Amino acid sequence: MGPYLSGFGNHFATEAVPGALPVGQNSPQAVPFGLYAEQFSGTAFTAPRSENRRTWFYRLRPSAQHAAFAPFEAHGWRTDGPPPSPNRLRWSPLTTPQGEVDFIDGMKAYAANSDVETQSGVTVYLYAATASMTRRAFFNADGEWLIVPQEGRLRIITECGVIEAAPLSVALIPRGLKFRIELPEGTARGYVCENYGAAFRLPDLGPIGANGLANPRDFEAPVAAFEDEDAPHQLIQKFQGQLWSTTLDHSPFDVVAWHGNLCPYRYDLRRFNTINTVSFDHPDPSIFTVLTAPSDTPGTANCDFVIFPPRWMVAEHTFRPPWFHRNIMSEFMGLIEGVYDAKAEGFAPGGASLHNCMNAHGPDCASYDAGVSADLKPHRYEGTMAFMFETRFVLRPTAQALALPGLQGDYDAGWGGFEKARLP
Ligand SMILES: O=C(O)Cc1cc(O)ccc1O
Ligand SMILES: [Fe+2]
Repeated sequence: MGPYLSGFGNHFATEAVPGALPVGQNSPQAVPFGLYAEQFSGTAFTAPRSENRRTWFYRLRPSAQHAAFAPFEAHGWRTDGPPPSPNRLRWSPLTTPQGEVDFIDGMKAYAANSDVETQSGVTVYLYAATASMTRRAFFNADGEWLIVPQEGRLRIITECGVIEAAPLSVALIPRGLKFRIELPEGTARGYVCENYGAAFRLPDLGPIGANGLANPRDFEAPVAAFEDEDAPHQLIQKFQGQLWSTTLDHSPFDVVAWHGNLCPYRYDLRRFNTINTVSFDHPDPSIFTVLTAPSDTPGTANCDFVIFPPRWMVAEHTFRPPWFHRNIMSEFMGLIEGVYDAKAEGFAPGGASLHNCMNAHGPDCASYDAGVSADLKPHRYEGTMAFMFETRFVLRPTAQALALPGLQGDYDAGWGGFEKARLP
């Protein structure tokens, strides 16, 4: 697939038909070819320029041309559950569903701290799907999506064009943008972080300097591409926690040209410029932040997306795996491939774990023993990609996630066998 437009947050201009994009103004009296101009805004009109995100679409029909939406039931999207649990939880991977299950039907909400009304918090889903969405489109009025594929490539048809994201890449879909997900490999599995707060962006780099971590040019936006299809299409939206559906008599992917800085991206996690210690101890995992969605409190994210990529371990006289910790931030982790260095067993690719605010966790006994007895020569930690959605708000596991057969009943036992320290 390609080509793509390069650079996070750039102001792009792209047209699928030469001459479709108005020149020098957004809303000419007559748009070329009779296309309809539509502004799509992701921030308040008056947001500071550095925050402001909006795109102008030029499309075959105005989006406004639709009938009323009616409630649409999808059990997997439900976020209700018992009072939040402080317990450490871990799940084995989802199994491939039976029959034809598309991305919408294959979503399962695992944990939420959502307050969609006040535009803060996140919901974390896992998905397992066996079918492409056909004549079905979706948009999320509640938040943006960060999609983390774990198995199976995704072909994401959006109003801005098409992006493909395979495992070890992620896709970022703005709040409100219409999209459809196809599965070129027939099945797919992965994770979604639905962010209700300010949009994900690259973190500040402070003393790291002008380069490093995820570099802006490695984010790829689609070029304009459209469908001219006059056939019924279901359009589903998520609005204030509920799904709603209507039927259009045409494909909603009818944007012939667009310009602006509000668009989807893909990012290849292998391009992450991993930075870590070359002396002793390891920095806090914030050094591995790919994207951050800030809250109103500086430095305290609504959600950080953090990865644990392949890297050289060189720290001297240091316990190299993640240390024990009790943090104010709550942590939802997933594993794309390989083994995570704090968990010798039980944390499988496609699995998930939840460590909530102030609850103790860290290396399991086997990883601890390996860490203290390791020969500290430089060692390349290979073939691994874990990640964390780290959020300032406690994540409530959903009733449906707590009922999954993959919930591991013995997770606490991984920390059960530590010997007491011996004083002289
Ligand atoms: O819990 C985890 O495994 C993630 C993590 C890793 C680390 O090295 C330090 C803190 C932290 O939360
Ligand atoms: Fe942690």
